[in-house]
Amino acid sequence: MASVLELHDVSFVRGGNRILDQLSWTVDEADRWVILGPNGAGKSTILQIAAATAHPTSGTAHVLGERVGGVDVFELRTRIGLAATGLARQIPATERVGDVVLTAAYAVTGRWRERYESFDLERAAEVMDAWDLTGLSTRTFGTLSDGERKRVQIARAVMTDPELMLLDEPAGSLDLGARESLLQSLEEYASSPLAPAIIMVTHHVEEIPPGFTHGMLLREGRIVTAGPLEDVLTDAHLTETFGLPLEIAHEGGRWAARATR
Ligand SMILES: Nc1ncnc2c1ncn2[C@@H]1O[C@H](COP(=O)(O)OP(=O)(O)OP(=O)(O)O)[C@@H](O)[C@H]1O
Repeated sequence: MASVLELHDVSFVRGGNRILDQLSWTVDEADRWVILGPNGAGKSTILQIAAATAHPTSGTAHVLGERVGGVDVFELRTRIGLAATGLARQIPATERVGDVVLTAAYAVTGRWRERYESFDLERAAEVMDAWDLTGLSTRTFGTLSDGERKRVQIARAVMTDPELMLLDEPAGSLDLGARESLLQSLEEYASSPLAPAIIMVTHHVEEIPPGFTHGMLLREGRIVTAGPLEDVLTDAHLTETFGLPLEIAHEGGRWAARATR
């Protein structure tokens, strides 16, 4: 099986802080990973390296077979789908939802072409349908709820047909209904054999979609444990990662955690 991401002894230092500390990790093309850990553990920094938007201070990172720092990153980034809150801020509030998704095919925000290929229009319609956005296509991005914006960001990332999909807290700040509905869409997406490798960062085990295969627990820039989800998500591992006694339950494909009394 081909690996889409390979980190070898990766450290990342900023402002004198060792944010990632000698991390080694491999993601294969059929994997669906979730990264969990407390605030400040370094989760988003790992995604930035996987997205080739940050380079390790030491160690090596290969993404889709290319060494980060050693290739034309613009070409590499076109092969990676990234849905993160920071990127949503770059989307003009006045842009129509249909255009936000469509323009991903050209890696721009703000519609700038008068004519698109019919292939792109068809693909955009298909993606909007899969992510329940068809009814919102003429609305402007600025008028959407948080849940709708998250869907648009993911649809935009899916539109480019990436070889690696990176999701930074896709269910963060959503209400119960929006979260559950997004998790269903993510479950469906992740279950397709045509879907790319996925790495999702989240704060809550309740936000892990059924069908995700692997997990990494991160604390203070170091991997506590990483591997198949069932091996990783144990009371002892979560307790060590979050620094208080926790217990975890697994039912119907979903996870739930709480502090023990
Ligand atoms: N440029 C920087 N200079 C100094 N420290 C930084 C810099 N960028 C990030 N950090 C620190 O690195 C640590 C890891 O940040 P990161 O955003 O990767 O964590 P995270 O696990 O995603 O956190 P959260 O769950 O809060 O989003 C944090 O303590 C952050 O303050």
